[in-house]
Amino acid sequence: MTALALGCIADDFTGATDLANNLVRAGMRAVQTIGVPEGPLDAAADAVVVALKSRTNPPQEAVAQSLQALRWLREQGARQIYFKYCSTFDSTPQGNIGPVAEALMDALGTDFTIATPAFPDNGRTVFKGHLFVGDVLLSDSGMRDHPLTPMRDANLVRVLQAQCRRRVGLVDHRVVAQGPQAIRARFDALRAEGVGLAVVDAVSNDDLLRLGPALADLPLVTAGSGVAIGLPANFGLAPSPAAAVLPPAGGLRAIVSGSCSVATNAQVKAFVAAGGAAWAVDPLRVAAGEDVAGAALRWADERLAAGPVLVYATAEPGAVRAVQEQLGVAEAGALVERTLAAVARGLVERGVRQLVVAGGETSGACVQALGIRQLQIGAQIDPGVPWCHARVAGGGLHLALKSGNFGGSDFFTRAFEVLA
Ligand SMILES: Nc1ncnc2c1ncn2[C@@H]1O[C@H](COP(=O)(O)OP(=O)(O)OP(=O)(O)O)[C@@H](O)[C@H]1O
Ligand SMILES: O=C(O)[C@@H](O)C(=O)CO
Repeated sequence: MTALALGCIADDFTGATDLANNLVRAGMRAVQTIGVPEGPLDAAADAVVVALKSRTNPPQEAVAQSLQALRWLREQGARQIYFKYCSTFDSTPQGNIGPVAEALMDALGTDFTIATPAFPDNGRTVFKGHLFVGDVLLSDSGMRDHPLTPMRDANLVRVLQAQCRRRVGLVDHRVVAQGPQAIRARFDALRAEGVGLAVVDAVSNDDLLRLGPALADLPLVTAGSGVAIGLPANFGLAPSPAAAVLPPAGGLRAIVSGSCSVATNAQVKAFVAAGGAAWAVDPLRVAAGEDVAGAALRWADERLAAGPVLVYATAEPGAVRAVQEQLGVAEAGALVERTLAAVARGLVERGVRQLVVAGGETSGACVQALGIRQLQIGAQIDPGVPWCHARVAGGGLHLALKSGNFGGSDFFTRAFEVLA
């Protein structure tokens, strides 16, 4: 393997793919690993993204996992480290973004880093330290009522400060607009004031491209996936279709969806409205002991040859609440994830070689059930979602792991057109 430019640690699976996608688009060959590999990587790459499942873990656990990933990335010769979290910052005052960032700073012996979840391509912007989701402040967005990480304050300086020992400061939009030199000067000024982490404003990709060169000398960058678009140039890499080349696609096509986000509900509806073959998983039948995965697979057997089939548990909030009230939130989630993972495995055994999975937790369950350890990242379908390629029993598998909130309403049909 050639020398690794960027070593990345992502706090969830779909977020890791999102980051790798932006790196590939900016010219880096990127590989995503599922967890920390045991040995060296067996593929050529400029960037590796180690996908953890640490987003909602207590700080001590997230720190331990992240440090283990850091050790492995340094053994691979990574020249810069990137800690990726969610573009909606999913991290309450008890969250682990601050503790993980500071533990990585300590391990890398650095006294300064940045923090910005900005991802303008998906409507996440940071202005005066405040995070916007589309047109509204984070605290007025759906994230206000997120079941695990309710975000009630959009002021990221305040949110991050509540998690950090070091002082948190701000590089505001007027400085970013002046370009890399001004940004570097502001870094120096903040450092001199004793600031260890700086939230950086960015409302456009141009802002992120101005920020990129100013980050060249930082051992550690902490951010959403957006900041990645400005980094490959620091390593002499330019956008090139060659970075996104995957083996040719073939085989049967399917979609497994466990996300209940607004975006995924719209995608399921659009697929069904366009005449797509779709099977709804009823969690209560699973809870009653029925072999729902087996029934879904028998249904799919009749239809797979004709085109992509969709097996989904995706439901509107009222229906999800009703199931959760009967089964409990965690039990309902785990039971649906197990069912969809069994369906994904069965579909691949039946010859599916192009598979879309919707939802972060659902993707984690499916990837684990398929025994996938490593993904090569290919072309983008929609912002934040690329096609990937993995080795599975019986050959290669093209896989798209879609974050709940990402993708246009025609995602489930267009994904396969992009691959063709
Ligand atoms: N009908 C349903 N009733 C109850 N729980 C469900 C139902 N359908 C899916 N779930 C559960 O809801 C959770 C959805 O989480 P998941 O991370 O997969 O999607 P998401 O939150 O939309 O995606 P992301 O994390 O990428 O934003 C999973 O645990 C899934 O098993
Ligand atoms: O940054 C994002 O919004 C996504 O990559 C993500 O992390 C979803 O879980």
